[in-house]
Amino acid sequence: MQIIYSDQFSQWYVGTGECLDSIVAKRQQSVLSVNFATSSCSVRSVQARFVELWLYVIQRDITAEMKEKNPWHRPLIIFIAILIALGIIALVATAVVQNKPLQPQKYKYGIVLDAGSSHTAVYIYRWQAEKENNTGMVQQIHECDVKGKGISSYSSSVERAGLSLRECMEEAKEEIPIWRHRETPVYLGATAGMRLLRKENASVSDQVLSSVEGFLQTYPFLYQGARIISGQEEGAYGWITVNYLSDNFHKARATMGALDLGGASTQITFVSQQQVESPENSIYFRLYGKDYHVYTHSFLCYGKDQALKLAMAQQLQTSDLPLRDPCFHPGYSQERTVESVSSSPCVSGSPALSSHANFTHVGAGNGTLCHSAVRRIFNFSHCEWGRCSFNGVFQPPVEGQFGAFSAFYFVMNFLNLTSDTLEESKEKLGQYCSTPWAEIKQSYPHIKEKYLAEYCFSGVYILTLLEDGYSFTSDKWKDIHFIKKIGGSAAGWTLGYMLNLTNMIPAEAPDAPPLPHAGYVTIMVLFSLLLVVLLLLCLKLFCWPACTRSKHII
Ligand SMILES: Nc1ccn([C@@H]2O[C@H](COP(=O)(O)OP(=O)(O)O)[C@@H](O)[C@H]2O)c(=O)n1
Ligand SMILES: [Ca+2]
Repeated sequence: MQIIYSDQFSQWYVGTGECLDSIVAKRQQSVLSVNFATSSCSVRSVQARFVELWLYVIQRDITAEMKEKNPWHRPLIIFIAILIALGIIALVATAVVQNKPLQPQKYKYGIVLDAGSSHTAVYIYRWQAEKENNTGMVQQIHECDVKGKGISSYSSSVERAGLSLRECMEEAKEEIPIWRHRETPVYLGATAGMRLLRKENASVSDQVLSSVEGFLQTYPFLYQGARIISGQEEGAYGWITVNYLSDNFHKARATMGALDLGGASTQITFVSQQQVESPENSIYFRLYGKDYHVYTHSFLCYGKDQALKLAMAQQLQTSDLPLRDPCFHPGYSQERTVESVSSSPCVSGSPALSSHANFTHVGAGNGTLCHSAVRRIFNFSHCEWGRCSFNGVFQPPVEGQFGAFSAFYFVMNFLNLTSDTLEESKEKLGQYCSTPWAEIKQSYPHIKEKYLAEYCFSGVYILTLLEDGYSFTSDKWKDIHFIKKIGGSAAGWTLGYMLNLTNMIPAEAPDAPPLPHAGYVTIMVLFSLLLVVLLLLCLKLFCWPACTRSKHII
């Protein structure tokens, strides 16, 4: 079929069809008249030809008529089409940006080894890849306690220091998906045990560190170094950990002080309103857009294991043998070498100790006398500052709430003193210390005797350190919270250390989410409405001449 349109005559000449001799279509304004000259067509096929022709004419006619009547018609349609396209892009982009966190979770991992004086622990942390800078997002997913003693005890067979970590590092390989191994950072931080070994023999402490370094490098993880962290760092990172886990930084709430008791050192860290007089005790952080001036001090040799050596050395120098120790249970008796006490770098410089080789350590079980003996390892007599804790160390008065973790928790939890007042704790501890050793052993058959024997001393030491040393008076005692974990993650310096080294706590508050939920919903609804209106408008512009014409034809 051939259709010819003549603008001049407003006529369409349509050639002949299968059964049509001729077709002539004529348009007068919006009325289309068609003449069919047919010889053998059915009514149906004539109708079909008419519709076909009608559609063609309408299509051509609309464009012609629109051009003629409204020269802006075409640009308007293009403009509306662009608007619709932009609207769709805006809707999709808003939805993508807003719903980004709803994408499938992609976890990242980090490993920190806490090489303490008494033992090494391996912590595995996990966080969502997209939420690295949101506080509270990093969680501990695994803890492995390395069998045996701390790495500083391998001074006479340094190569074994690295190998001791094998079991826990194999566990780490199992815990972390293989495809993340290469990008998972591994940090080893050694604390007071290695600080003491470095003091005694720097080259041996270097060899121990090289041994663990060499071993850790045999793993597929991203090795980030093995080093001895300073006492300030240990205190500061412990403080960061407890406040990060409590969400105090993100919510700009008052922070919590941190009390960490190890085997060879102890740390106290808190925000003080008072001026920190000694620069070495002052640290400054800017976290999430807020400034923190923090007081911290680490007492080397005042971890509970070294404090026990200090107390025994003190008693050995001033008492007759056998040593009747009020910090051990009545009936307790143990043969010891003087060397086991005097060899510590914390104790050396006590000439009176060298006169004996061995001694019998006998328990006398008396809380009050134990307190007096423990007090003697602290020096309260000299202070060059406005105020001191002990040993001439500046300390402002304790302020706010405190989290007391590590051995503070282990000991106080064992003694069931975590929720007692100071007075109740002293009373209960006095009773515990005077309980005969045989009875204690019977009550706790599964605890190793070496550890069991020391709880009386450790409890008295903790109370003395907190009350006499740091000046936590009876009314401030309730502000100390003995904690092991916060929300499943251990309280300790390791998490803070990793957060700092991976820059996961920004100095400035991260940008607010792209839109608050209400804003997001409003924008989406408004854009959708606008699109619907534009679509209707567009349809109308495309359709109205045709719609009008069809009315006339029908
Ligand atoms: N379950 C446990 C684990 C450790 N501890 C003690 O907690 C202390 C941990 O000290 P650490 O090995 O971290 O030593 P530092 O290097 O921190 O001084 C040691 O005195 C351990 O004996 C405990 O009393 N109960
Ligand atoms: Ca520790």
